[in-house]
Amino acid sequence: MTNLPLTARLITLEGGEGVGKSTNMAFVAERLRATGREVVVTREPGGTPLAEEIRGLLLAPRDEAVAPDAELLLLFAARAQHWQTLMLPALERGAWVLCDRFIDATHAYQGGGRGLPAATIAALEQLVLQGRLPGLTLLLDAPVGTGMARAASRGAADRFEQEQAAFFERIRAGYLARAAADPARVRVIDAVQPLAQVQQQLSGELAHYLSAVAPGAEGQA
Ligand SMILES: Nc1ncnc2c1ncn2[C@@H]1O[C@H](COP(=O)(O)OP(=O)(O)OP(=O)(O)O)[C@@H](O)[C@H]1O
Ligand SMILES: Cc1cn([C@H]2C[C@H](O)[C@@H](COP(=O)(O)O)O2)c(=O)[nH]c1=O
Repeated sequence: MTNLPLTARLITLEGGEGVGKSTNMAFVAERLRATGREVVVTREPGGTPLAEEIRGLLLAPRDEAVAPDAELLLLFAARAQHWQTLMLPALERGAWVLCDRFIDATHAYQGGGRGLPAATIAALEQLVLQGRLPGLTLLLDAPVGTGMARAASRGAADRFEQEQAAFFERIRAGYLARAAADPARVRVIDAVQPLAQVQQQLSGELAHYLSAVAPGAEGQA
């Protein structure tokens, strides 16, 4: 296991608004911990005090229109801090990192949703992450209406949640395009299913991944 590439121990949960990422983070973390691994649970934007401050700036509804490039740079500023001070040190000491949203969210939201050029995102991705990708990305997928209805039950909408349905349709298409381009890494989970079935599918994907990257050490995941 010590010979694993650094980001083989990085697992991300992705998906549109309200698909169940937060609900399933604890479940996936528990499955990983049950195999005896150290697991660091974190999120983007955020994960460190500075990055959480930037998250606050990004999510706060405001009268001033936010330029898509400003949004993108704030996201990558938060990511640089998160990556260099929390994620990379954890991966380097051998911990597993489970992150609620990461680089695929930027391609889906700022690329698909905002229409920013893929080359712009790729340049920042190279600068901040040196092209590193998670070993496994669990993409919770549901029709936009399903996710928005679930998210609405939680209360006040943040700046992203205030967008129109067409924005979220582009995000969903962006995520599914990422999965189609890299199906071994980005595993699509049908998030419309009842929670028990979603979690059964998550367990299966996790066990399959662990048996592939660390044969014999997959434990009960
Ligand atoms: N499979 C499911 N079936 C029914 N309801 C669900 C399911 N998964 C999650 N929920 C409910 O949907 C709501 C949104 O879930 P959650 O907050 O986990 O989504 P999220 O993807 O983290 O949302 P966001 O991206 O907006 O933060 C919660 O009330 C949760 O209990
Ligand atoms: C990492 C990342 C996030 N976003 C957006 C997506 C969500 O609307 C918010 C985060 O809030 P949540 O509670 O996790 O849903 O930020 C984004 O637009 N681009 C990104 O790279």
